[in-house]
Amino acid sequence: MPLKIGIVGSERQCLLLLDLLADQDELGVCAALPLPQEPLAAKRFGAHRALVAASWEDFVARGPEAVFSFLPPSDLPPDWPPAGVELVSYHTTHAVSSLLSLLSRQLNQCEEQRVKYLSALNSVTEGIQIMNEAGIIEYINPAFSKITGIHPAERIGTNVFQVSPDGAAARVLMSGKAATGVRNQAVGSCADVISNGAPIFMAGTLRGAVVAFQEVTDIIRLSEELSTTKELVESLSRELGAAKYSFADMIGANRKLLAAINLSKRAAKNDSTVLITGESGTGKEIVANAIHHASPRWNKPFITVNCASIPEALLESELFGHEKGAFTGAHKAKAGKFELANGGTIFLDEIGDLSSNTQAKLLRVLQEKEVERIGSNHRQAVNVKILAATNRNLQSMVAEGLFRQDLYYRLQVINVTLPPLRERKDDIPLLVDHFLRRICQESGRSSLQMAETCLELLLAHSWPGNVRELQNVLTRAVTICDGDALLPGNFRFLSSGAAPETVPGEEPILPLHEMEKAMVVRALRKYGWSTAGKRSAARELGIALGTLYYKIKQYQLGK
Ligand SMILES: Nc1ncnc2c1ncn2[C@@H]1O[C@H](COP(=O)(O)OP(=O)(O)OP(=O)(O)O)[C@@H](O)[C@H]1O
Repeated sequence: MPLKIGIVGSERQCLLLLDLLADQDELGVCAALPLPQEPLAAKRFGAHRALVAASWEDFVARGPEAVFSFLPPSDLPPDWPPAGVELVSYHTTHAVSSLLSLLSRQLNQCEEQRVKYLSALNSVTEGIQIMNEAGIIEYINPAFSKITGIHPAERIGTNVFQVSPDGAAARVLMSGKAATGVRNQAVGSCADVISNGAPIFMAGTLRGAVVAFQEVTDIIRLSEELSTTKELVESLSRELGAAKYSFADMIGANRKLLAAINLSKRAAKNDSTVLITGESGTGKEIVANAIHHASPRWNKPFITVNCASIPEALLESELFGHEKGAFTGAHKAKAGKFELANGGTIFLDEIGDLSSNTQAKLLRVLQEKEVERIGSNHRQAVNVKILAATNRNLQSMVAEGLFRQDLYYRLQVINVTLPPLRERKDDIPLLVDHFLRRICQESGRSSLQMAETCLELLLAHSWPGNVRELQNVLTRAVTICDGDALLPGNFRFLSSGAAPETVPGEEPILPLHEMEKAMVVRALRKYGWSTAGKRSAARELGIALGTLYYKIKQYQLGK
């Protein structure tokens, strides 16, 4: 790019210098201001006529970077030279040499900067390529060749629209806008990469693009390793960890609830088996945790097994363990949950979902206090306190022949029954207060008041989903609320009788990040959490895989 020169002087001086500079490639005259101004004089500039500025303002507007002035400083406007414009000299004899020395100073500075930028680009681990506005690749850094295996000689001079038509560079050049998280494979390379590209503008004109990328396999591998490790840590801490809740977490002062809590506290003091019953969402899991927490076994394992979520074929091995080679796929011996819980407590949630075969095996463990791994003929004594929970009516299941009577009697040595919320509505104000404080704290908003009329609405509702439903309703209302107090309007979905998730007709407006999170969850549910699943999910969401990994992390999503 030649240096843009402006000339100010008499008509003759301007013409002289214009002719002198005509064949200087490094200096391009962008404006000449002949003074004094004579409108007709401009005609005499012939081929240079377009360069003649009509006024000082017009002269400055043409953007000279250096001004060669023949006028004494006293003849220049008071605010001259304007910021960023270099004023050169007014002695004709020194004109060209002054300009050339200015130019060489600038070239030296440019060269110094070029060397600095180049060494930075050469040392980064991201692949980088720079191309001009037509897509011709002008530079690639060593990391580019390392990742793609493409030598600079094969790449420089080629056109990005041909070698990588779907890549970030092509998008940037076509749109003139930055492109982030673009995933593709460069032609001639099997490297799968995620790129970010940015346009290069000079004086408002698109002059090219720069793209930086990383290899996807690295990012995915790291992210998958991380999520596997996280899952492992979570499952180990679930298996070996302490109870999550204590009785202090059980909010309520209702008479029936307090009776259930007192019975649970007594049951915690000895080793008897406890059956916890109650509708879904009444707090059975809290009570099971709290019993272990208050028991002499509190510092021993608390193992939870959800009997409904483990496929029947796996449940027996999950509960009792197996020896190596006991069945196809049993490559290693594995301890069962009873063995893992030895000395502590096992919590069999959703026990009403056990098959009759597993019921029989469980009964034997309860009777004999021994377990036998599948494929072994060795019995091992276990010392485990057993807690079981269900929202099904075990008594009528027994009557229908769906649940073994002998197992039922063994389980319900102590039967703690949690009342449904509709039978303890007097606890609603306490629960509301507790959940509102927690929801506001977790969502980082200042505490919210609730209008008295809202409480009336909540008391009138029948709460088929119990405390869990109340918690969800409050979360939803807080999300919708944009003032500093909850109003009846924030609970409109409740009076419609619809579940909080589905309000037909008028869908409440959700904050965008909530909407986005919901879509990401839906896509992952649809396609699954495998790498291929995530790839399809990302495709349907219209985002790059890398962006999907970022969203999963951002919203702390897990399987
Ligand atoms: N009394 C309570 N105080 C505070 N929170 C409660 C109470 N009862 C239930 N909850 C909350 O309600 C939700 C559901 O509770 P929990 O999982 O213990 O119910 P559950 O009876 O085990 O349900 P399910 O039968 O569906 O497994 C949890 O978030 C829990 O923290």
